[in-house]
Amino acid sequence: MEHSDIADDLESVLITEQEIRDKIAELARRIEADYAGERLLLVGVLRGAVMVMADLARELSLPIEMDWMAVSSYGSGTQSSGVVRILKDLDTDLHGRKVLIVEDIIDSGLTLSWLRANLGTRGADSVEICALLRKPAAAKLAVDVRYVGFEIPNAFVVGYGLDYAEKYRNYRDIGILAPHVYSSQ
Ligand SMILES: O=P(O)(O)OC[C@H]1O[C@H](OP(=O)(O)OP(=O)(O)O)[C@H](O)[C@@H]1O
Ligand SMILES: Nc1nc2[nH]cnc2c(=O)[nH]1
Ligand SMILES: [Mg+2]
Repeated sequence: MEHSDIADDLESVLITEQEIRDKIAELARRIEADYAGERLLLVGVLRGAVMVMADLARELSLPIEMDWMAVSSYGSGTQSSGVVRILKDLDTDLHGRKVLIVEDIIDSGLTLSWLRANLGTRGADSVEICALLRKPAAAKLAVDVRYVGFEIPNAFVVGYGLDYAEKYRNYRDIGILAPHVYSSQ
């Protein structure tokens, strides 16, 4: 698929590739300052966080390790089902580790509050969260998110890892999906 085809399915671009790059660099400087001298474990949440994880990891000048979890709370729709399932667990023992969960987006906050609680029982030294995007509903939650890239409005966004029915993850900007895409499904 050509990029122009993806762009036809967007109502508008919300965050450009360049803005994402600048924000990841800004987050990386904060993380480097906070974890200087530490052996950080980045935990990426498949599949949405793949792009953030790849770019953040390469931007960090710290010695990091990477592991992955796959959890699912959405299926192929745009509404949270309210049920979080582990589809793939970590391979790393968390005892004594400084863990940073890396996410693309916090919407209801359900995925991350569940994940933070789950990882919190595994003996880690600390479990913090870095999310590129956060929607208003989650900003009100008690989940303490140390690193947030952008506060965004309550719209369904795609691109830079974020999908709609598995499409648009490879779009370089982050955009709001056009209504005709939903109605044609
Ligand atoms: O704050 P919440 O309301 O829980 O929503 C956020 C989660 O939803 C999306 O993942 P999804 O479960 O759709 O799977 P994916 O990462 O494979 O796209 C997104 O990547 C976050 O992980
Ligand atoms: N692609 C995508 N996935 C989500 N999961 C929760 N919110 C969103 C969103 O706005 N876009
Ligand atoms: Mg996800």
